[in-house]
Order: sequence, then structure tokens, then C-alpha cells
Amino acid sequence: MSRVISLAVIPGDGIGPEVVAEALNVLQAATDGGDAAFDTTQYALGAARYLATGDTLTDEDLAAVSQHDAILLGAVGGTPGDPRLAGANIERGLLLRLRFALDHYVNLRPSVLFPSVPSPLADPGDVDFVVVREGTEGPYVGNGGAIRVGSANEVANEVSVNTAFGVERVVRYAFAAASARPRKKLTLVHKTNVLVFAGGLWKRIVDEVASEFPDVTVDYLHVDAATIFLVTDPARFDVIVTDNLFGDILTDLAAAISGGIGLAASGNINPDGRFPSMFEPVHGSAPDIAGQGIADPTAAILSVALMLDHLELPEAADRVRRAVVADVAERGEGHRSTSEIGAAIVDRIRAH
Ligand SMILES: NC(=O)C1=CN([C@@H]2O[C@H](COP(=O)(O)OP(=O)(O)OC[C@H]3O[C@@H](n4cnc5c(N)ncnc54)[C@H](O)[C@@H]3O)[C@@H](O)[C@H]2O)C=CC1
Ligand SMILES: CC(C)CC(=O)C(=O)O
Ligand SMILES: [Mg+2]
Repeated sequence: MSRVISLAVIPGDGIGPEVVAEALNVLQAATDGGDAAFDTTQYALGAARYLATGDTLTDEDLAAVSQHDAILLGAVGGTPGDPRLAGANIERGLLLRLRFALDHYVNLRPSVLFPSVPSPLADPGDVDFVVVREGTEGPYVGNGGAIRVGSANEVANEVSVNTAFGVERVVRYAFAAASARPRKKLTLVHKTNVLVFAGGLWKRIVDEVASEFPDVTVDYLHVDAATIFLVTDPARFDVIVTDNLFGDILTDLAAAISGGIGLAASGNINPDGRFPSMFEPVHGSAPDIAGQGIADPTAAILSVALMLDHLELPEAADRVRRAVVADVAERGEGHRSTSEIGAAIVDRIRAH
């Protein structure tokens, strides 16, 4: 009897539903006739839902989504600056609430420059690294406030929260990931020269955990220098571990050097397995191209591969990755639609 996996699907806003539709077709093709069947439930959450009902993520929504084995998300958020969304804060109230409530403390973002994929770098070398971004702490926790709002004397702060517990568990995960990779190298990225309290904690914990992983070479870069090396020498990276904000920024840059934001996948992982992990492209809802059928669904499709890895379905994950690698290798100058790319990847999977 086949294993039934219950999947919550949150297509979201903008290009989210467009890319998720293709990702689900690919999931179906990759798992057809296999040991696992996916039972999907769609949740209409996001900016569009907020505008229609005033709700972002209710306690009932959260309880329902939490019941599933995994979550696939497209992207949420409206056009930046849309006054109708001013009070909503969809990103914090929905996306970050899910990540925090489901304890997604590892935000896993691989960057691989697949063969024949153009990079803006003249000589990128062998780009194959993974960013392990902390997902539940840092400046994204909402520990801030403002006084005298709107006046010339306004003061606003947004405090980064870093706990020994939170840093240690993500650092330990990153070391284990580095140890399992051929190059066994871990780079801590922070800003210890200025952010001395948070940076000091990260550095100390990396040094402590390093003693348990003598096979892993440890490196450190300030985040500003890391942006230089991501462009001039990305091949120097293997596993990067960093905080929530730095990881957010570095992974858009990492996407840009390794084929573009349309190829960048991610997993919000709860390694303990107490809560469902959530898989999503690195990109947002891209309101500038939404509704035109031109978004690249590959990032969402590769997020399905990460989900299949996480669910211990490595053969299905490989089927997806092999089809994507073959598809991207043959992309020329011409532009295909979202559904043409999705269908081509499905056809490759079914042909094998
Ligand atoms: N995980 C999520 O749900 C995220 C949501 N957002 C939200 O998305 C909205 C738009 O944010 P932006 O800063 O514009 O970032 P974005 O990632 O949505 O778009 C940045 C640029 O990349 C392009 N792009 C993104 N995905 C693409 C794809 N699959 N194929 C081709 N081009 C693609 C867009 O057209 C745009 O020019 C905002 O409301 C933001 O808060 C942003 C990042 C992540
Ligand atoms: C909207 C943000 C909270 C999400 C984001 O940009 C990301 O996780 O990459
Ligand atoms: Mg981001």
C-alpha cells in the first residue's frame, strides 16, 4: 500500500499561484506509480485573501496548516507600497508567523550553477554551495517600536534577537550539512566587527561546535566582504551559516549569480519533525510580472525536489532535479511561458 502524504498548498499572491500550479504538475509526474501519494489541500491565504476578508492568518488557519506533513508555498505579498495593504503586514503576519510558529529554524537555500546556465559572472567557476539561514530569530522577530511617529523627531528601532539556544541549533545543523558534503567547509557570515554582541555569540558558538566536527574547515567573513566574494569567487563557498537578515539578502545575490531568481529554491525546515516543514521559491510574488504567464516556475519546482528530499523520497527528488538540469541546459535566448516550462519538465520526467 502506498504511503499517503498530506500536503498543504498555499499558492499565495502574484506569480505564486502560477508557479505552484506547475510545481504540483511536476510533483504528480515525479511520484506517479511510486510508493507515495500526495493528498493536497489548498489554502487561499495571502494579500488577496486579506483584501477580501481582512484576515491574514487566523489561529484556525494555523491549526489546519499545522496538521499536514509538509507545506508548499508560492509567494505572498502585494505590490510594495499598495496603501490597501498598509495595515496588513502580510509578510510578517502570514509568512513569518508560519515560519516562527512551525519552528522553521533552518532556512535552507542551495545555490548551484547548473551546466550551460548563463551567469552574469564572466568566470563563475564551480558554484555549488548552500546557505543555512537562521529562520526564527534575528531582526525579523518583530522586536521593535517607534515613537513620535510621523514627526521630524521620530525614532524607530528593530532589535535583532539572537539566543544561544537558537544560534547553537542552526550552527550544529550547518556543521552536520558541511560534514556530509565533499568539501566539508563552513563559512560563518556576520558583522562581528560592529554587531559585537550578536556577532560575538555567533562566533563563540561556531568555535565551540567546531570542536565536534574536526573534519570541517571553518572560515569567517564579514557580510560586506561576503558580497564581494559571492561575485568575484563564489566557488570558495560550500556551506554558509548566517542570521535571518543577512541570509535573506545573500540568497537573492546567490540566486542572481547562479542562473537567476527564477531558479532559486528553498526549504523552511523544522529538523525535529515536530511541525511540517515548508518549501517555497526564494522569490516573492513579483507583482511586476504577475498574470502574464511569464514567471519562471523552476524555483518552485526545485522547491518540490527539496521537499521530496525532506520526505525521504530521494528517487522522486532525483527525477525532478534531473529533468530540471536537462531543461535548463537547453534554454536558449527564446522565452517560454510558465506553463511551457512546467510542461517540458513534466514531459522529461514522464519520458524516463
Ligand atoms: N517568500 C515570499 O513569499 C516573499 C514575498 N515577498 C513579497 O513579494 C512582493 C514583491 O517583492 P519584490 O521585492 O519585488 O521581490 P520579488 O522576488 O517578488 O521580485 C524581484 C524581481 O524578480 C523578478 N522575479 C521574481 N520571481 C521571478 C520568477 N519566478 N521568474 C521571473 N522573474 C522573477 C520579479 O519580476 C522582480 O523583477 C512583496 O510584497 C514582498 O514583500 C518577497 C520575497 C519573498
Ligand atoms: C518577505 C520576507 C519575510 C521573506 C523573504 O524575503 C525571504 O524569506 O527571502
Ligand atoms: Mg528574500
